[in-house]
Formats: sequence, C-alpha cells, structure tokens
Amino acid sequence: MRTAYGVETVRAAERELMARLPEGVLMQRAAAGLAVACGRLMGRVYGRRVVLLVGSGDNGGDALYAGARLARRGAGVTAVLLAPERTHAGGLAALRGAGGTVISGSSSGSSGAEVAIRRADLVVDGIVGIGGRGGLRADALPLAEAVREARVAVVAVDLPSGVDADSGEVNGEALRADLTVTFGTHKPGLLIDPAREYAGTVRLVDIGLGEVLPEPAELEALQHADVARLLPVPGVESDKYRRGVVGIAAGSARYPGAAVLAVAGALRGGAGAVRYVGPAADAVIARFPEVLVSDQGPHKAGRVQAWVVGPGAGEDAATVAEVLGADVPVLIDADGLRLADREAVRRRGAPTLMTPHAGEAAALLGVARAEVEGARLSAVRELAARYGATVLLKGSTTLVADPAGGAVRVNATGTGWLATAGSGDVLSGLGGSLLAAGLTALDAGSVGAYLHGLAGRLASEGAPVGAQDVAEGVGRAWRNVRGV
Ligand SMILES: NC(=O)C1=CN([C@@H]2O[C@H](COP(=O)(O)OP(=O)(O)OC[C@H]3O[C@@H](n4cnc5c(N)ncnc54)[C@H](OP(=O)(O)O)[C@@H]3O)[C@@H](O)[C@H]2O)[C@@H](O)CC1
Ligand SMILES: [K+]
Repeated sequence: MRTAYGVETVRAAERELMARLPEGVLMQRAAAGLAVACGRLMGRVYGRRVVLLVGSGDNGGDALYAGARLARRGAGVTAVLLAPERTHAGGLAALRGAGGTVISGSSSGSSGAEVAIRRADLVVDGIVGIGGRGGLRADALPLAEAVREARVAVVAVDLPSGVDADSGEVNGEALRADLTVTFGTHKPGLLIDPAREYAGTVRLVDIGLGEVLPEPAELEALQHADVARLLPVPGVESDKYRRGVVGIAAGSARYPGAAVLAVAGALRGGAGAVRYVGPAADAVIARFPEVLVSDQGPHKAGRVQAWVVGPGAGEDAATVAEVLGADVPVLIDADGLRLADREAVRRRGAPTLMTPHAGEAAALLGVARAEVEGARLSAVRELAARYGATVLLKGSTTLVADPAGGAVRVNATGTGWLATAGSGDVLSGLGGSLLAAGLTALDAGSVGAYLHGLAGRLASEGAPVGAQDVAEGVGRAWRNVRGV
C-alpha cells in the first residue's frame, strides 16, 4: 500500500523524529537522496550544469545541500536565490564551500538566472515545499517561464512549487517537474490531480519518518499485491450462490446499451451469477445468455447479495427507490445518482457505494464542475458525509471515500483512453459484482477502479478503446494482478 500524509501530520512526525536525532540529520538524508536522484536523471554528474532555484525555507536548504554534493562530484552548480536575505545559511555555506556559484535573484535581476537556466542540463526546484501557500509568486514567474522555454529537465524538491501539498489543488502557476523527489512520505498532492500532473515521476526518499507516522494515513493507494489479496477467488467449496449474485437494475428503452455494458462489467467482477431486471432484457440475453433476466421489478427478481442501479435508467425513479429499500449493498451510478433521494440513502442500513464523475458530483453538491475538478479530495469527502455513503469520484485519479472518515483511497491505474462512452457503466457492474462477492464498499470501489483502469490500459496499449474492450480487458487485469 502506498500512503500519503498531509502537512500537519508530516510536521508533527518530523518534530518527534528530530528530537531523537542530531541536528540537521533529516535534511542531510533528504539532500543525499535528492542528489542521487539528480545524478541518475542526468546519467553522469561530472561536467553537467545544474541550476538550483532556492526559496526562503528548508526546501531551498535541501536543494543547496544536494547542489553541494553534486558540485563535489564535478557538476557546475549555480544557485538562484529568490530570497537572498532568508536563504538557508548552512546550505548556502555548503554550496559555496563546494565551489558552487550564487546569483541573487533580486540584485542581479532575473536575466543572469535566465541565461543560466537556458544553459542548464538540470533545474532543481527548491522554491517552496510543504510550507507553500498558493501558486508561484511574481518573482518566480520569469524563472518558471525560462524553464519552460528552455525545455530543461526539472527535479522538484519534495513537491512541485506552487501546488497544494494537502489537496492536490493548483491555485495559480506551478512549476512542472519531470521527477519529484519527496521525503519521508508521499503528500496527497503528489497523488491527486491536478497537482499530480505537475509532479512527473515521484520518487520517495526514506528519511526514517515511517516509524513515527500514525495510522491511518490520510490517503492510500492500492498496489498490485493489495489488490491480489482482496480479489474474491473461489475456493473448492464455492458454488454460484456462495460466490455472490449481483443484480443489475439498469438500462431503458432509450439506453439499452448501458444495461449490456453494466452486465459485461458484472460478469468479470467475481460474483457467481448476474441477474438483470429492466426493459433491456432482450438486448442483455442476446449478448450474455448466462444472465438471469426478469422484466419484473427488483423485489421480484430473486435473491441477490448486491444491487447496481442507475446506468441508463433515464427517469425511472421508482426502480431506484425500490433498490435503495433493499437490505443489501447497493451501488448507485449515473441517472441513479440524480434520482436517489438523499434521505433514503442516509437511512439505509446496508452499505451504499455512489460512483459519480466530476459533473455528477458537482450537480449533487450544487457547485460548478470546475470546482470539483480543482478540489477533488474535499469534494469526495463532502459527498460521502452528506449522503452517509461511500463515494467513488471518477476521473484521472479516482478517489474513494468512506462516510466514517479514515484514509481516502486513490487510484492511479486509469488512462485518458478510459474517458469513453459506456466505460462508467462497465465500472458500475464490476464494482457491484465485487460488492456481491463480499468486499466492503471501500474495497469494492477501489479494487473495481484499479481493475477497470488496468483493463483500460491493457486493452488500449496507447490506442483508443471502446467500453466493450475495457470489459473484455478485465480478465487480463485480474491475471496481471494475480501474476498468473
Ligand atoms: N518535514 C520533514 O520531515 C522534512 C522537511 N524537509 C524540507 O523542508 C521543507 C519544508 O520547509 P519549510 O517549513 O521551511 O517550508 P518551505 O516549503 O521551504 O517554505 C518556506 C517559506 O516559503 C514561503 N512561501 C510560502 N508560499 C510560497 C509560495 N507560493 N512561493 C514562494 N514562497 C512561498 C513562506 O514564507 P513567507 O515568504 O510567506 O514568509 C514559507 O514559510 C520540506 O518541503 C522539505 O523540502 C527536509 O529537509 C527534511 C525533512
Ligand atoms: K519544490
């Protein structure tokens, strides 16, 4: 499991650890890891030209100490100081002692710095780290512009400067990195868009913080091994009922395809059988003869261990209400989200998993879509709290939040190719099937998103995919995760 912690927690852990260690040890650990990562990125150190962008705090200190290490190994290192009078003194002395050059951003104007950037093999962004608020400030903007124009490789120290460490929000300008070297733990902003996009590849340097960080983390991301443990694999005793039956109440005369795609996802999620109720039974059975279909309402469909309701449902509020009344886990998607009565969701005794995309989440919260996209973490937490339900917010970084709090799960297996019609219907069926197989709402949502994203990647291999390709790719994703 990859975990991430917010700034307050990181600072508390840092204080606790620092109290046990000689002064400066943590920064030296950070700088050593940073210098190694820079060296690897450049291929060799000797003779390379490195520019450090140095802000007023310890983030700049890390950059300076790492710069000193690179200078000792033969790199030509120039530090551009954005706040010369507040620069980390020890770091500056170390760099000077190692033969580095220092340009004061303010006194010599920015042109000297811009020339150095144009000639550089690598820029190290130590403007601001977890102490940052808001986007880049005016004095850093010409430097950021010069970096962009020079197309020079950028390594961000701890975080790309200008992004919000806790939320992944980017309020203003931020510096894009090819590699972010982060210390002690991932920060939420490194895993959540839009900030994640600025970070490039993220490398975690162990500075010993792990032993003092509390449980649970603020954010966690499942990895292959975690998903493999959670997948519902049948034992010798299993029959189709023990493996779970998932009911799909989806589709309408107008949108029969949504039903077919939700069923396609459900067949690949590990439940032993799929029931379908609704007006698209003919289309479903023609494509999937193994499905148990019924044109009666959900309560007459026979026993299920979980329901999926909503994909392509049109205006069928009665079916949504009926499913919400069932005493089994329910996944609500698409039209179902709009039709579900909030109080009815809150009253439910069994788990509920809601799976909106940003537009649907915005409608439920009564805000603009851009607001949800810019502040995904707070949006998903707010929705989970309002509905008393587990919420999976779809997007390039899908988030899953439980109403009781705890770590929010983030999924990063997705690909832009998944933004294709019907792909969400496949995910709803897949998630419902995992619920029926006995996973908690949080696990079903995050495992579903993981498999779905991976299936999209495997099916796509860099080319466009349709929703059916994604559904068919889910089997490959299972095998990939299980290593079989
Ligand atoms: N935690 C750990 O375990 C370890 C942490 N380490 C390192 O320390 C870093 C944190 O250092 P830090 O606390 O000195 O804060 P940092 O990010 O350098 O900011 C300093 C000042 O910048 C300013 N400022 C604010 N916003 C700004 C903006 N948008 N643009 C420009 N400036 C802005 C603001 O001052 P202001 O100008 O507002 O008075 C703020 O006080 C951390 O990220 C990691 O690299 C490692 O060494 C080892 C272990
Ligand atoms: K930085």
